Amino acid sequence: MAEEQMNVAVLGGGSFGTALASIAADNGARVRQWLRDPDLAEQITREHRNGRYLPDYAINPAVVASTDMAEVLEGAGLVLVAIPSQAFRDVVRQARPWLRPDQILVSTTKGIQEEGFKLMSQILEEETGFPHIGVISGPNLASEIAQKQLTATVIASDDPETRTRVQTALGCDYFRVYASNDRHGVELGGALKNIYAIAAGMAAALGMGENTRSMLMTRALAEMSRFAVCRGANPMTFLGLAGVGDLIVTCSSALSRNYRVGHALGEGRTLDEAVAALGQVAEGVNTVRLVRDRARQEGVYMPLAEGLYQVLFKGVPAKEMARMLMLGEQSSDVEFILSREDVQQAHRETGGRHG
Ligand SMILES: NC(=O)C1=CN([C@@H]2O[C@H](COP(=O)(O)OP(=O)(O)OC[C@H]3O[C@@H](n4cnc5c(N)ncnc54)[C@H](O)[C@@H]3O)[C@@H](O)[C@H]2O)C=CC1
Ligand SMILES: O=C(CO)COP(=O)(O)O
Repeated sequence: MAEEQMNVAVLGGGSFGTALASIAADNGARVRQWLRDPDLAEQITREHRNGRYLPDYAINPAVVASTDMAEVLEGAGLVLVAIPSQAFRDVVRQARPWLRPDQILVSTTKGIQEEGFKLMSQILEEETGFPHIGVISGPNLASEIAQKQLTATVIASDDPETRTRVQTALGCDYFRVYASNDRHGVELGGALKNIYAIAAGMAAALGMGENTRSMLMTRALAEMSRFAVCRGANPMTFLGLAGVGDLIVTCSSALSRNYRVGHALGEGRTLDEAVAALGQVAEGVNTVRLVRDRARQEGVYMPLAEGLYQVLFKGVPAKEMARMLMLGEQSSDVEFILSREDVQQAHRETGGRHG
């Protein structure tokens, strides 16, 4: 088992996949990385550089990249899947003939599949039926990890072996891996915060200040946890790295792709222009549509997601939406302490008295 623990396969040649591959190699693992582009694979293996996604990063020379799935998965004890959500299932299907039930299968992807509103670890489960499945999520801007900035993440799985093997494979003096058994909550945290990162980027471009950003992030946390609880997650997870932690970093940094898309929109670009200028995947654009629809179906109150949806897809000006949100019904600060219904009830009663 000890030997197998040190065989790591990373599927995906983006910046996060590359940074995780290099960390695992720094920790002494034999690392194989799968990607589609043969030239980029060649560059990673020969020059130890990923010129497309992380051009200034010196990748551990032990990382060998390939377009050959069989070669990459051969003997792997840990498989990290770092592929955008829209291609995730396809890639897992390509990998399936070489996956085994004793392997640890971990998604790093912060997105949702439209059909069936599936999270990526559910896709891993559906496609394999295997037992050791987990999710990595947290405040993890890949370009900062590449600079070896001190960073923490979460491995979430209800399987203790998955948690400990990922902690061992990836934990090092600049990358700390915390454990959770709320896989669903951790995964939802990573996907949902992308919505609010777009809103934060937009607010910054419109000249809104720090009070506004704090309000946005805190109210985002309230509606994220409301949605997640409705889907069976533990609200306490949102106090952790994969909840408030990831929300803070993505809503504060122009290194976030979702924030950058929002910023471009706030500067007056169209959604198509903003996405084209980014040249990479900002998962939040799709997530806001899926979450807004699901929240309506399930009766979950998510005014920020609804508002962002109206701005992105219905042409409502962002400033007008912000004004409407500010004038919306007065509500409760922390709903787990004072419910929204109690606040509404009090308004109805005192509103009557004060005319
Ligand atoms: N970049 C970051 O800072 C972080 C990213 N993540 C998450 O990890 C996941 C992976 O992120 P990144 O490594 O940045 O990569 P990315 O999201 O930029 O994806 C690029 C990789 O996916 C491959 N890809 C795209 N479509 C494909 C298809 N149809 N078939 C095969 N491969 C395909 C690309 O060729 C490339 O190798 C994302 O979902 C993201 O949400 C999580 C934390 C940090
Ligand atoms: O999830 C991330 C940081 O934790 C990366 O965010 P972006 O996908 O917006 O770049």
